[in-house]
Amino acid sequence: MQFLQFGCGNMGGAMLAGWLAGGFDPAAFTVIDPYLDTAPEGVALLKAAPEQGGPVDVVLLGFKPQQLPASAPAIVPFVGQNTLVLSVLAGVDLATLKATFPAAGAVVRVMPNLSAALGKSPIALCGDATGAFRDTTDALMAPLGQSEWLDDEAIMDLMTALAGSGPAFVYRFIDALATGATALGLPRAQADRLALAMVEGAAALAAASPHAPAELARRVASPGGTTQAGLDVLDADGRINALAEDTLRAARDRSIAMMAEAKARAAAG
Ligand SMILES: NC(=O)C1=CN([C@@H]2O[C@H](COP(=O)(O)OP(=O)(O)OC[C@H]3O[C@@H](n4cnc5c(N)ncnc54)[C@H](OP(=O)(O)O)[C@@H]3O)[C@@H](O)[C@H]2O)C=CC1
Ligand SMILES: O=C(O)[C@@H]1CCC=N1
Repeated sequence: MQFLQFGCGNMGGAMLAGWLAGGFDPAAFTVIDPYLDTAPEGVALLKAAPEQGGPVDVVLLGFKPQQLPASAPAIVPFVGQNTLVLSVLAGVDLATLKATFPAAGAVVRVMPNLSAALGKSPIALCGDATGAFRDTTDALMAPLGQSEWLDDEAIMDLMTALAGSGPAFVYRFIDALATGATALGLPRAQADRLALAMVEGAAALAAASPHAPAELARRVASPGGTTQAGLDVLDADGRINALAEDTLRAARDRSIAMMAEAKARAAAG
C-alpha cells in the first residue's frame, strides 16, 4: 500500500501513531507537512508534495479545512481511479471533496478524535466506498478505534461535535472539577491529579460495565448521601442535560456553517 498523508499535526499525527502502533509498515507512509521536522522512524517526511509522481493507493487529507483550496492542486496528481481519498476535514462535505478530486476512486469522510493514537477513538465514516475501497477503509480504521458508517451525510455534523470535538468537552469538565476542588481547598496539582484519575477510572468502569451511565450514577448515589447532593445540583432544572445539548448544538451548527464556507471557498476557486 502506498499512502500519502497530507498534514500530520494533532489529528493526522494521532492517526499515524495509531496505524504504526497497530502494526502497519511505516515504509508504506509518506507524510507531507510543512511544519513537521521529524516523523516516526521509517516514515518518509516531506515538506511539500513531490513534484513528480502519479496516483497512489490512499491519500489522507489531514490539514485544516480552510487549507483545502490552496493545498488541492499539489495533491490532485496523486489521486486516480484506484485511489481512496480519506478526509478528516471538519465541515467539508463529500460534494466539495469529489469536485476537488474528480478522478478519485472513492472519497470517504472520516471523523475521529485524538484518542486514535491509542486505538480508542469513535470514528464516523461516510462516503461512496464500496468493495475493495470499503475494505481498505475498514482495515485502516480498525487500529484507530470503533468506527461506524453513516448512511446519511447530514449526521456527520453532529458526529463531528460528539466524536471529534467531544474530548475537548470532557477535558473542560475535568478541568472544571479540578478548578472547583481547588476553590474548595485542594492544592491545584493534587486536584488535577485526582480529577483525572477519577475520570479515567469512571470511564474505564463504564466501558466495562453492562450498565448504562445513568444507572451507574444511580449506583454511586446512596439515598440521602453525598453523591445525591451533588447530582441534585447538576440536575437542577435539567441543567446538565441542557448544557450538554446546547454544547453539541453549537458545535454541530458550526460544522454546518463551515460546510457553507468551504463551498463558497471552492466556488471562488
Ligand atoms: N484536532 C482534532 O482533535 C481533530 C481535528 N480534525 C480535523 O483534522 C484536521 C487537522 O486538524 P489539526 O490536526 O488539529 O490541525 P494542525 O494544525 O495540528 O495540523 C495540520 C497540519 O497540516 C499542515 N498542512 C497545511 N497545509 C498542508 C498541505 N498542503 N500539505 C500538507 N500539510 C499541510 C499544517 O502545517 P502548517 O501549520 O504549516 O499550516 C499542520 O502541520 C482539520 O481539518 C480538523 O477539522 C478532525 C477531528 C478531530
Ligand atoms: O474544532 C474543530 O473544528 C475540529 C473538528 C473536530 C475537532 N476539532
